[in-house]
Amino acid sequence: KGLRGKEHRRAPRIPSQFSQEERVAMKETLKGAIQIPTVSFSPEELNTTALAEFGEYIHKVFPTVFKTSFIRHEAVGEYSHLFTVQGSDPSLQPYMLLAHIDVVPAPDEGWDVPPFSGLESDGFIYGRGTLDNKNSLMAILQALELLLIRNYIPRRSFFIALGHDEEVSGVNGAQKISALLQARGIQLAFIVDEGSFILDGFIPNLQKPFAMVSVSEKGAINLMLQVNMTPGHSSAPPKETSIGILAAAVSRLEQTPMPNMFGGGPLKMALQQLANEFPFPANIVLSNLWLFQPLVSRLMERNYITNALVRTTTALTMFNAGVKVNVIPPVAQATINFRIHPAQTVQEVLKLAKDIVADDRIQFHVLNAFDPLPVSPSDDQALGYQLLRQTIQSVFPEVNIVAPGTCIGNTDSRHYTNLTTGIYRFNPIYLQPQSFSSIHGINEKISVQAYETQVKFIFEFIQNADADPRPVPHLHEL
Ligand SMILES: CCCCCCCC/C=C\CCCCCCCC(=O)N[C@@H](CCCCN)C(=O)O
Ligand SMILES: [Zn+2]
Ligand SMILES: [Zn+2]
Repeated sequence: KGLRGKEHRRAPRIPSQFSQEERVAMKETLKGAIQIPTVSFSPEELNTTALAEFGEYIHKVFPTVFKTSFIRHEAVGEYSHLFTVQGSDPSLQPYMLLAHIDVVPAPDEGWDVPPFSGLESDGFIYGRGTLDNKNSLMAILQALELLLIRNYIPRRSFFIALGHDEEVSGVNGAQKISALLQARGIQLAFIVDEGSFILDGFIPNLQKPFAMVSVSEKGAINLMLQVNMTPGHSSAPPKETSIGILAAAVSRLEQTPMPNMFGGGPLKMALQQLANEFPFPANIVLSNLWLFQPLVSRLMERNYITNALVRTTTALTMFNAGVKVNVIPPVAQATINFRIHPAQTVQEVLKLAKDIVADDRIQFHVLNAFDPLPVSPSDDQALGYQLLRQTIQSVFPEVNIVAPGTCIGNTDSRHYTNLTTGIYRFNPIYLQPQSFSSIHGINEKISVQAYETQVKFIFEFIQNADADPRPVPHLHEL
């Protein structure tokens, strides 16, 4: 399937083998990146000292990338970085690799080692950003550095875009890079960003890990609800206060899940592809979704991660009211973070939320919102998807299934829909539910071996993107 069965005229292939010295250097280089606390606290509060230091750090540790004549480096939005790697064959459409520099905050509490120590223990490197997303960033530059040292000259041009504010919006990083490339008239064959993994143990009864390449991404709404009431003395309270009215409203939202949308979006296709990996009778059930769709959609709701794949989720994330113990507060505010299923829109979710709240005293303020991202192609002709599949098969031969999925979080790639219709979110790393919880949580870590494999993956991916897929004549045509 896909690129298989086609002839590839390649530049001489460089084997993805690294010396012991290179392997030690690459893990130490990752540790150094983790030690720079590039934390985004809010769109207005980034650690700009650390972001500047990070720029100097990548200059220092990847000297060949910065001094190669066919690579142009630009700082964008002050702390983001754009690399333009000029390929030798201008007839090939360029692609782009994305990663981000910033990380979410990590207070020391609960961590086995300090989160910005980059300490190695039992074969793992610990720290904020080891999975999200300095692993990708460093692996991309590391793989390119190693290819350049081996005198590799890419045929297909590509870009590397490293955003500095992904965790808080991407407005000054990814959005500016996107505008810059658009102004230069660039159209990309595809983009690869973070957002999914080789998933291991997320689906009950599915013993074997499978690679999920996210071809879409959920939309989002940050909705602030506000109630204004007359303030007064707490010794003679009114029947209802702003706090009581708002608490009841947000509780109704929490207790009334958005509709189950199983069947819309890429999930159904993925489950059909996975059907034969399940033992009896799940294999029969998943092969006959025309009959068992209601059952499967209910089963998916049982677990909080798979539930996020079948519906728009409603998370109550902020609640503020009151200034003094004996004052009835005039204002109460709550913020709800909705993640929109690919089969719904911002307007549909807002209408549903208003119907659930059903209280005219509550004001709705949409802080920001965007629709789910378009579904990128995953057919045989989809170059980005097929290159990922091909590279997954060579680097992880034990992984039988590569399936399209939806990213439940948001990524910088959503700012690049003007440049391509092929946006793929995939990290070449095994992820178990426990490691999933460590992303934005505690004890985020990556094994040294997993990081080396990620470098190997990019090293091979860049070379695979340079292959020249030309259809070979079928035997009966000879
Ligand atoms: C049938 C298959 C079962 C699938 C199970 C899914 C497992 C989930 C796997 C991976 C999801 C990881 C998502 C990582 C990307 C998240 C990046 C992120 O944190 N983005 C932020 C951006 C915030 C932007 C400011 N508004 C976010 O989404 O909050
Ligand atoms: Zn991330
Ligand atoms: Zn993140």
